[in-house]
Amino acid sequence: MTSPAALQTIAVVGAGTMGAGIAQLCLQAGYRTLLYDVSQNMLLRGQQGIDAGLGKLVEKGRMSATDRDAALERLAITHDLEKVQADIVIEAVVEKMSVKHQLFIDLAAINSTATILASNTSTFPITQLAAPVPHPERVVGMHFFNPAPLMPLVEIISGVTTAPEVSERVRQLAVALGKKPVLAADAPGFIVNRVARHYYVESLKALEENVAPLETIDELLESAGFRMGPFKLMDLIGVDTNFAVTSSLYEAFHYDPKFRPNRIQQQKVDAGHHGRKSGRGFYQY
Ligand SMILES: NC(=O)c1ccc[n+]([C@@H]2O[C@H](COP(=O)([O-])OP(=O)(O)OC[C@H]3O[C@@H](n4cnc5c(N)ncnc54)[C@H](O)[C@@H]3O)[C@@H](O)[C@H]2O)c1
Repeated sequence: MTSPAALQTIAVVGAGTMGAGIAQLCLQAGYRTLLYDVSQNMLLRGQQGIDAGLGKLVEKGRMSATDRDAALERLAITHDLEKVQADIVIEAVVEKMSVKHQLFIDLAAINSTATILASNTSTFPITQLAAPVPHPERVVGMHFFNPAPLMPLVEIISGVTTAPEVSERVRQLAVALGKKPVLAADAPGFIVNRVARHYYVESLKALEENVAPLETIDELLESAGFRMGPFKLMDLIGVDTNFAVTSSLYEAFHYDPKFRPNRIQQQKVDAGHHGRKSGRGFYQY
């Protein structure tokens, strides 16, 4: 392994809600960043999102136009997985274990054994994720929060096989990105998603039982001090992603009913009402 200072190139795999935000953050911090997605459309949307995100910083006077242009010059996008070679790959694709496994196996074949493979998974134990990957000691959890350029916390998760120097390098990278890293145990959902799950699950149950309309539930929780009500937050996260996370935790906790996914949310996913990213979720955008 090279020293942390030698971490120079970052590849972000998955250009959706999280991948585009993470790539923006890396660019802002001065890293050469390669963004990859299987979908050409998502790749272009991701690039536009980064452009818009940096543009907002310029508008607000938080970044100069020159620095924005330099950041955009450090960005490369690709639709060709063979080109995804970097010192660290941060994976932010759909929350499906089989997809993440295949991707890491493919990335391991393309990259050197020193390349760190970090996952932004919300729920999957890193030990399970690393198991079929050649050189599993370089697989680590690096869990950002949405929106990635703004939220300060990053959970760093070591699996049983993760080398301590790998998690340390990732912790140092999080600091270099201006984040507050927190080391979390390799348990399903780590810390935040495990605890926060009930914010969504219980609110959906209240909606299902006609306790109150969703707008009222949101308003009440916001007036109680939460920055966003649960339904607005699910729309921001992605209703599909939030549903996948709940389903994964339900399974991981051996079908404990307190994590049971809700039919109302399932229907939203089936209808393609995935939240802000699709123009409609619990609210219309
Ligand atoms: N949305 C959130 O608030 C949030 C927060 C923290 C972590 N996460 C986690 O981040 C990951 C991504 O979530 P998201 O909300 O950005 O999802 P998203 O649906 O917005 O984007 C997922 C992207 O992955 C791409 N993709 C799918 N399969 C791929 C493959 N094999 N190779 C390359 N790209 C592929 C899709 O085309 C899509 O662009 C998930 O693991 C999720 O649990 C999400």
